[in-house]
Amino acid sequence: PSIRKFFAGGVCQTNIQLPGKVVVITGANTGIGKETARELARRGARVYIACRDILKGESAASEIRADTKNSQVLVRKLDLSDTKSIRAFAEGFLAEEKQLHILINNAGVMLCPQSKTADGFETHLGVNHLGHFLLTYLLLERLKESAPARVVNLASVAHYVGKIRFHDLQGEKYYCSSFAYCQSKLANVLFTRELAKRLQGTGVTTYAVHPGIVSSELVRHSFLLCLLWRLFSVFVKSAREGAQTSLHCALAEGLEPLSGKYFSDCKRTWVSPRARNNKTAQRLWNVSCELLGIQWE
Ligand SMILES: NC(=O)c1ccc[n+]([C@@H]2O[C@H](COP(=O)([O-])OP(=O)(O)OC[C@H]3O[C@@H](n4cnc5c(N)ncnc54)[C@H](O)[C@@H]3O)[C@@H](O)[C@H]2O)c1
Repeated sequence: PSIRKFFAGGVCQTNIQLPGKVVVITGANTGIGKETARELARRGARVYIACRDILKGESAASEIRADTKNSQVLVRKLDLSDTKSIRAFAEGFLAEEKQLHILINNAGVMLCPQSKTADGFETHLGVNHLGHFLLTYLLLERLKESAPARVVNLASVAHYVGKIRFHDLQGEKYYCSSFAYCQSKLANVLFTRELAKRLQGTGVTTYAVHPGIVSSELVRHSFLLCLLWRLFSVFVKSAREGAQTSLHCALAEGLEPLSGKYFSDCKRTWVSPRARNNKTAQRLWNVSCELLGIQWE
């Protein structure tokens, strides 16, 4: 048990309650997102579970409603691999909610076989980075109107080995699923860095998170990782433990001066030199806008 405790990592310490606050979490029907949604619902927020599969979302939502006695856990359709679906989600949300205090860009795919999103983007880049980039862009005015507000982006320790391959961003010349995942997670850290700069003075702050090595469905595409996760289960966090750093970044008081930074085990943590490169962050921002056909100054 003491070894388990050691690897469980930090715990979100704040007791802050969230009545009247509105939260959107992507991919919250399973894993870290579901446990993050459960804790935010327990604290009284209205929580939107934004997910691909409404049935799975409803099953998670009814479990959370029963567990937390909070009836305000709602499910809406969002497929991050299709910009039409992202736009439809944002349109519906903006029509029904006048406020948004916390956006948690949590959904993700890892090590999936080479494939493309509906818009022709490589899947890791399209879902993990571009999908959340567009979603944040579409919801930003509502976040600003609701300030103080926060955007939490689930990145990963995998960003340390990631590289933004501008000459082959979509892996068309050479595809390797690990490179593609690591690139997308580095993109999450760079996006957070650049977004924080652009949000200065708006009351909206943003944070990148490594949740730890967490038992979840993320490794489903890799037999080897499934096996390793099982063999070394003592070192692997539960989804509840994995949700703590997201919760810390969404809730902890006084975090605003650390907007744009990267957190692990509920503490600010150093990022790789590539993740500190402002030129790369700006270039990625411009390329993302170009690919998505948006103007985000
Ligand atoms: N599990 C880990 O060890 C670990 C480590 C580092 C970072 N992370 C990050 O944490 C986040 C959550 O992962 P998890 O471990 O809970 O995995 P998970 O697979 O349990 O959850 C990911 C969620 O994303 C959703 N999703 C996938 N594609 C989607 C799409 N196109 N549209 C909408 N939703 C989509 C899935 O349905 C699922 O609900 C991910 O961003 C992941 O990269 C996880």
